[in-house]
Amino acid sequence: MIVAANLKTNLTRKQTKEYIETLDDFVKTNHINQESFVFPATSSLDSYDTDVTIGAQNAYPVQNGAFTGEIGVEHLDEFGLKTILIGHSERRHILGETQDVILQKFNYFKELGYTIVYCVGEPLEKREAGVAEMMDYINAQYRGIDTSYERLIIAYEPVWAIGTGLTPTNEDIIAIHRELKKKSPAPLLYGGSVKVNNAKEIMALQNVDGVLVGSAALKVEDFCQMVTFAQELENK
Ligand SMILES: O=C(CO)COP(=O)(O)O
Repeated sequence: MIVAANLKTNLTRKQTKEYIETLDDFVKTNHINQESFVFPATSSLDSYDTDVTIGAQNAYPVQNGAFTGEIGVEHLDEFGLKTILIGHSERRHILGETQDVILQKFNYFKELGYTIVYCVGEPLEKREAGVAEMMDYINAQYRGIDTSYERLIIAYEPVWAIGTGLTPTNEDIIAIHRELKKKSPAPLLYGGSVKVNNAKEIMALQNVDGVLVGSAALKVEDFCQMVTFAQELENK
């Protein structure tokens, strides 16, 4: 089971350091052997001494160069980072990343052997348009992606469930995960309004290999609780 925290544009470097130390301590003390990931804001990246996997929320597919506001591989290498989030809906929809840009990033970081957490998911109007249209939309987000890449993790995050407190029904999560599992053998996470009170139930669903958590991960105690759920399910 994989439990991942996307901290988005939250937590300063100081707060992130405390967060990771607390989580690391928790994982060690409780002998957690499930994988946990933390994706801090770019300016909160650092060389953290931890068993938790730290990843970048974004980077430009270059070593370095003239790309104002971006960071490259050189900046990730400085902290020994080898994990990256690609295709998150906020980057697709707010920052305007097209599938071509996303694919360029995917191929670049794949070539470098990064663990890639690749996000897909439909906006509300596509879900409401029916299964066929919704699947066409999601299929387009797989365009060009090497779905057999060994360090690939996929996260299904319906856009309308992110930060809204809404989630698909368990039946809907099972149905879409079943479809997405046909497209790739990679671990498949669910993301979108995962909270302490629904995380265990969601992680227990068929073909759900873990969760990618935004707002509810900001409190480290809550995230630790979700890590505990993952361990409990694995021990069952
Ligand atoms: O976007 C997400 C994780 O990447 C989910 O965000 P929320 O958990 O805040 O809905």
